[in-house]
Amino acid sequence: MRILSSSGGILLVMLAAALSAFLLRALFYRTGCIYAVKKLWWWLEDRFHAYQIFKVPEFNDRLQENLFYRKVSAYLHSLPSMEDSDFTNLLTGRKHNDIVLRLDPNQVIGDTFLDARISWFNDETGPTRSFVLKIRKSDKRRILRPYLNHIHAVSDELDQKKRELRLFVNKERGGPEMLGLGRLRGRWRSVPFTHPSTLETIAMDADLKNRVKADLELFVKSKQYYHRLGRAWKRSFLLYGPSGTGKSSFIAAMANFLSYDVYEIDLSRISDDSDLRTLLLETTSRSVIVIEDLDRFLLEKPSSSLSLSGILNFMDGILNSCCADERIMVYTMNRKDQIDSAVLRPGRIDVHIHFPLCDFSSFKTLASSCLGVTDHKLFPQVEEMFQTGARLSPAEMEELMIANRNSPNRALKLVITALKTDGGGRASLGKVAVNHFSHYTPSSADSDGIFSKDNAIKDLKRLCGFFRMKSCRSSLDASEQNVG
Ligand SMILES: Nc1ncnc2c1ncn2[C@@H]1O[C@H](COP(=O)(O)OP(=O)(O)OP(=O)(O)O)[C@@H](O)[C@H]1O
Ligand SMILES: [Mg+2]
Repeated sequence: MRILSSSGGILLVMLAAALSAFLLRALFYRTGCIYAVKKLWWWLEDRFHAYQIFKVPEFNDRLQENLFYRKVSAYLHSLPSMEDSDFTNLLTGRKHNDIVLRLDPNQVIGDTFLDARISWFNDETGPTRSFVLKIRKSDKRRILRPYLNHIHAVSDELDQKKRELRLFVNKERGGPEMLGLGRLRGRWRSVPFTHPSTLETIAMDADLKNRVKADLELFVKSKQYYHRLGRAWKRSFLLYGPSGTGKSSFIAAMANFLSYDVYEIDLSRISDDSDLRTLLLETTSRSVIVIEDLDRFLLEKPSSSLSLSGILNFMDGILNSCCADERIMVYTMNRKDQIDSAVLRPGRIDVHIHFPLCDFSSFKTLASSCLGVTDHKLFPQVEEMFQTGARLSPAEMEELMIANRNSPNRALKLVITALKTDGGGRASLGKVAVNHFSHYTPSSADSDGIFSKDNAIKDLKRLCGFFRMKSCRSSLDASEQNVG
């Protein structure tokens, strides 16, 4: 009896202890006491370590700017710990609605790298400003060099994102733009690239979009992989589908996603093969090189002396070591079935993306972005129209919605009418295209990436094959990064 009552007592005490520990923890977290305790612990820990200090002054002793200071500044201002710090300044950025965080003079900011704690001090007391890096002596040998490389890489990436993108178009070789000063400025003229299209604003199958995104991200990280294979670090995309389905918008979205400049080649302004080669040599790395409507050029064979082999060499990108740097090549076509299989083989085209006419799912995406409507009583009627095979291009659909954006009801009624009239005819066109692609027998070389939503099972199998290859490549890249 006594044993029972004493074990009941112990249980009660344990329960009370657990409850009070829980309450104390909740109290600590709510009041920030836990943070104060952590800070005290770090302070105590700091007393037992020897540190090494590195100073990064803004100017050297000859008053020349120290570029590393700027890199460190960009890096520190991008750290998540800036947002978490006890105190920091909020300032307007370059764009009027941008708010940026700025370090205060003499502010300390923490960072972690390879499990080591690092601190930076924004020293503005002397005649020139400096950042002061403090790391434990025991960590120095292990992390200093990789940490400095890491700062370089992150700040370069931030610079690339901040940079104003440009759209380049080619001038005609003997044309008036090549006279006088124009000649010195080379074969390209450029304007700021401000196309607002992003991968988010493009209506396409979500899964397909994510795969393209992952493919681009993988490409950007694969420098060593391509170099090891001895291949030019480039990736080629073919965007094909009827007019107004978003191919050009998608190119802009890719460029915005990657923060790459766009070089658009107008083949009608190219005089011969060597002219095309010169143009390629004058492009810079980190760019998207675009040839629109390549099918039209290949099928119509215009009078210029640009040959098929000149185009194939251009697509291979092996013309010069200039192309060892990251370049995305994009070609657009309305149809690819009559195109020479040599043009479409992997290496020349790595990824095929089909842009179909609107289906019910992309209609809903457009209705949501253009009309702000995610559901509506007319949706079932629209869906029914799609089920009968009626189709419109996203461009046509979007035009009706934008023109009637103040009245979603009217916009949807007009969409239904258009599907009944134009869309019926388009349906048969669309079907021809789909059937055609499903009957298209690719060469064995065409088995790399074919990103398409409604192709036949054969295409799906090739797609699976591509992604098997891709996952194999990603694991290769991952292991390469671990090694590097
Ligand atoms: N999938 C889509 N998602 C969002 N908007 C689209 C889509 N397709 C077309 N649009 C809209 O339609 C307009 C025309 O599209 P775009 O020029 O990209 O089509 P395209 O396929 O390049 O046509 P073309 O073959 O005639 O050059 C764009 O302004 C864009 O806003
Ligand atoms: Mg286009």
